[in-house]
Amino acid sequence: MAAHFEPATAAPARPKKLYQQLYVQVLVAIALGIALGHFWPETGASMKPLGDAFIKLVKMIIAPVIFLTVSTGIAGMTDMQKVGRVAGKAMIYFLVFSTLALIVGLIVGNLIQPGTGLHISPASLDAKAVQSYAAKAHDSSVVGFLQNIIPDTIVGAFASGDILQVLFFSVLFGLALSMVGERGKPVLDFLQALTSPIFKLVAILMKAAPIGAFGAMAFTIGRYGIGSVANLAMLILTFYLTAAIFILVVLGAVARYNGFSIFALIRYIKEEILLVVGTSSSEAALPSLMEKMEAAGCKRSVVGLVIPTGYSFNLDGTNIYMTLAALFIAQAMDIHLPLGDQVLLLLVAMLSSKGAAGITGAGFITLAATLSVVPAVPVAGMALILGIDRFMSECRAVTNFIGNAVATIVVARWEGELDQNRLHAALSGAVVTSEDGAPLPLPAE
Ligand SMILES: O=C(O)C[C@H](O)C(=O)O
Repeated sequence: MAAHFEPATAAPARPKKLYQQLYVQVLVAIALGIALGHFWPETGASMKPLGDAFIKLVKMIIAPVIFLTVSTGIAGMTDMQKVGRVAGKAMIYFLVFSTLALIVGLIVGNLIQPGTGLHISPASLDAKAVQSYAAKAHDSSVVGFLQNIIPDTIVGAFASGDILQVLFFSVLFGLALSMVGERGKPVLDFLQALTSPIFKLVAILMKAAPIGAFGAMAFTIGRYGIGSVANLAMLILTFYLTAAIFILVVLGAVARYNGFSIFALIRYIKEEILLVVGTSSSEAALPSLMEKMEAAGCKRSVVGLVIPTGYSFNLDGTNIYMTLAALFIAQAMDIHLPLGDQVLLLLVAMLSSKGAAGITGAGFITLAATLSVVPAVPVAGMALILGIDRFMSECRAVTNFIGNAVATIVVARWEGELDQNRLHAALSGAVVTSEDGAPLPLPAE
């Protein structure tokens, strides 16, 4: 499958009508889901299986996509030290920006004080409601997290679909494949050939995205109601605004510095962003993001290393949320948090956020993990924000998602593995296609 790309001036092949565009379909599906959930809450809530089924479809394909992308990407590299360099640079980027996100949450929480004046007494909180989250949180120690990256068995990694476990095996396999040289060529050819149908499958599955987004949205509104938003509007508003500013100003500046526009990037991945909004899960668009980043000129080896690790280590939305929500709980319960406690919160969150995931509600569990180590803010206070978590989850997921798209381009450029022409062609809407006209990534270089 020889890929080619058409210059920005070329007329797009087979232009789609508006209603045929996936992002329009997802947008309409989200609007219908909100309407159904609002006017017929019970019927809306019963749509949950549609959202769940779509997420399962995507999860089904995540492990093969990561394995094929990473193993063929690494096996095709001639400079093996590059693997370590890409991983190292990605980790530096993740550390800087996820810490920045935590600090932004702290600053905004102190400036706006969204919880001040609520005067919630601990006795009025239903501590039991958050017990199960706190229990899950206790399981996630740092050592346990690191050890869990090594799968018990290869099959187990694929069976559980654990992103880091699959990534771990894929990196090792890719390295081994490149070390055996010519003898490994038939395997490499086979894996490269397998990439086409797997990405084709991703494209087919994405056609069901409107159904998934509709079901998940109808459930969210039907179960939690738009009314539940009103009580905690200040926190929701503050979080959404902060996340928007983080994306447009902080990530926007990073993008600009690296020669592309954040708006153009957002336009390029708009279908995926809407899907993430609809399903409240950044993982729902992970395979598609990998495909699009490669089509936008980031080398496969970089895409394969940065995106899966970013889904565990670079969760900007989750990080902003954690410090902001912790401050909100303290303020609402009239607990004064001196600077020392806030610094402790930051340090603990820096570690605990690394175990978060791209599935809905993951940020809430991570917050429980953080607060269970920071004595000043009671975990029971999370009962206050449990009811609106689904709405926070959407914003966490979108911010995480865009953060990882930016990270991939930046690390690729940093490592000299970015085709700038291709990036600009893709971001300006020119078609990057395979010969059959389908939008597909370039084959492994
Ligand atoms: O999907 C994500 O990236 C985050 C998740 O939705 C969450 O609720 O924390």
